[in-house]
Amino acid sequence: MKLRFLNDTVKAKEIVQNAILRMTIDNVSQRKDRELLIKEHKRLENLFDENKYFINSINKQENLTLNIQLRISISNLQVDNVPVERFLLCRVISSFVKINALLTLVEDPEGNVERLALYNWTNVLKEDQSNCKSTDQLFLPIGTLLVIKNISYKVATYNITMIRSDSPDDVIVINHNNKLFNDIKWSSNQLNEKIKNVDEFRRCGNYYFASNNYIAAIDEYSNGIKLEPQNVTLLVNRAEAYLRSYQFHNALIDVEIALKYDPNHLKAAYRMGKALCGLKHYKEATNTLQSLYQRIKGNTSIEKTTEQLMKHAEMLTFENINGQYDYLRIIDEFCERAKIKKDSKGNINWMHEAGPRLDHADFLNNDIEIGLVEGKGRGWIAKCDIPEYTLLMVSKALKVVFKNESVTPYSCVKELVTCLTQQLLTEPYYCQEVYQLYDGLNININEKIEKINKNLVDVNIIGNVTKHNVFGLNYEEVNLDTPELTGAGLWILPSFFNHACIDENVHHFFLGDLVFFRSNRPISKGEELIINYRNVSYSYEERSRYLKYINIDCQCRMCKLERSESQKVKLRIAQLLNIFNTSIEPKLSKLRKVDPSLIKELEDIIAELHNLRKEHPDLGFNTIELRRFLAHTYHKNGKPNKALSILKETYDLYKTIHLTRTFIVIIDIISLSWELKLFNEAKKWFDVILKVFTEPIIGKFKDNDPEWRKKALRLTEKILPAMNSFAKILEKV
Ligand SMILES: C[S@@+](CC[C@H](N)C(=O)[O-])C[C@H]1O[C@@H](n2cnc3c(N)ncnc32)[C@H](O)[C@@H]1O
Repeated sequence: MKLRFLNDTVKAKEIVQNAILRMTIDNVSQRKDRELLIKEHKRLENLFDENKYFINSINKQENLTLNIQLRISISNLQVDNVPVERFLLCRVISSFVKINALLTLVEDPEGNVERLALYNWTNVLKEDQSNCKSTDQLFLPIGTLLVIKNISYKVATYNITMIRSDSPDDVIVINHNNKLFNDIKWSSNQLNEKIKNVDEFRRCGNYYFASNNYIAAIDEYSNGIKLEPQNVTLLVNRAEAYLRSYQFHNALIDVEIALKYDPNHLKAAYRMGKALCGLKHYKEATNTLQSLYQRIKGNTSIEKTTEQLMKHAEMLTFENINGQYDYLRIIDEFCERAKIKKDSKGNINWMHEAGPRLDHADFLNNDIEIGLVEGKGRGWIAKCDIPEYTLLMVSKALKVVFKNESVTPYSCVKELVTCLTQQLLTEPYYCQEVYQLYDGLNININEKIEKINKNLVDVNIIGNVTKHNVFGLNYEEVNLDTPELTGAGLWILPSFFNHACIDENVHHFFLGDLVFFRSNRPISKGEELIINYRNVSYSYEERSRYLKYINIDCQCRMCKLERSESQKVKLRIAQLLNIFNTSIEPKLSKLRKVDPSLIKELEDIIAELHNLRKEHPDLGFNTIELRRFLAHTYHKNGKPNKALSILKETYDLYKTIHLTRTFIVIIDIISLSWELKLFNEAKKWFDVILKVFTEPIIGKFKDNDPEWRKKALRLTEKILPAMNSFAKILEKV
């Protein structure tokens, strides 16, 4: 099955395979731990593709001749290098699992162990082929000797290496009575598998934990816990390894069990607090940590860290209940965490392990609720009148992928689907949250509930949920010009905002993996809350191509108008804009003195464009640029006051559209007022733009707040320092 993300087509099975492999150990350079790999591989068996497959062909060359000198060992394989004429002799050591490829583990005579992926071996079994060998029969059983030619050694996903063969012709099954390899000694034959006890599992777990290999650590602790389910130390250790891998629910389960056996276990209570914070159960986290803090007061070794975590949980609870955030601090945290470094190979990595993912709470304003909206499914609705710039919602992403974290820079969405699949595989707890979102699949809700009950991870649903609900990351407000910060993410409650190209009443902005939503004008009771998925700075064609792809036939004022315009009108608009772009604009930008005849030309074009949409004067914002240039032309021809009044008129006409282009008009007004020494005017308009930039972030200033400018400038200092330099100049006049 294939999933399509605009220009990218992705195989669902490849996603599942990558997600599953990421739950296994990454160890490109280390010699792999045979026992651990086998254990991991066993886990894959639960995720075996349920289809029946038949094997195309098995290559058994009875009279095989090979130059034994050309045999290569697993330890000599190099990633992305196909050793010419060499072959690998190996032995199957686990059963095959079919996901995307056929996956198994093999060992070489030296005892090295590696994953093997065989591609193009299978076809889905059709009824009339029931006689063929199928993968659910014992297929290439453990102990089968294989010779593999044209071996490619690949990093399948992240740091997971595997031997890969794309052609069944390159794999030869060696008959056991073939004498060719009689002299080869298999070192694993001498291996005497030692059975570990609980303490050894704990020590191995601690070893892996200390080397940040949390998956391996979890595996070791789990084996110990299987032997001794009441071992509190193992449970609490595993909980920490889960916390480090962001598996908060699994961590919570472990500490709950641990506390049942040992209610006074301090570390278990501390980790419970951490897990509850991660699960967004802020109040419970605070209660847990406050009571722990009371118990350990005076115990200097842990008092400080407990106090810190308790204060953090208290802050999260406060944010969550009151919707009050310290924006300046959060922006600082964001800037700090968004710093990058390059490794020795020039790869870009975050300075902080988690990148710009911020530890702040979600918030939901009680005055909004999800309801049904005609023709759009579910949507957010105002339960009462809501003033302008009210904080409606703050949400931390279930998952975000930044550009430098995806395998190829342009496949953030594919990477997001893989990460989500991995997350749901490790924490099925989140299935319900994800499966409730719109997926465009018309899957019967009962079917979905059944999948959720069985914790069945369905990549088709995940892929389609992502397609319809993904937010592209941009940081327009926080002016950090870092391309690494673009990306894609999935947020749960924000996914219920529907779209309109124009007249959106909700503004949103991102800080790391947090997204903030505020009303951008007063909203009446019962009104739907709307955001832009694509705004009108995109052409109608561009917008509708994307909207159609996610099942939206947009009925906003702009789309309706653009659809209703005749071909003749459309052509004329395009023609006029083209005349401006090709023959007027170049003259205006280059010359210091502008030919006055251009005034007439521009005025005629603006008048005609205006006339073509005269029933909708406020939707003619394709003239903003032309009006700015008209003002510029008047100015260059000695009529600055006329220029100023054109700019102000333009701003008034389009200020509700919230386009960057309208902000630029304000900047034009300020600089022209300044030039004309109309300093009070410049100051007045500076205040307008100061509010335009800051109120969508920190909320509306009270009309009589004497401190408002100071507060606004404190914010612009962080996000747009140029504003503050200009404010200083203005202060002096
Ligand atoms: C992110 S979801 C929004 C919530 C969704 N309505 C639901 O019921 O879960 C996006 C989907 O909502 C629907 N939608 C959003 N805006 C719409 C609009 N303006 N007109 C029609 N459908 C819309 C489309 O089906 C779209 O794929």
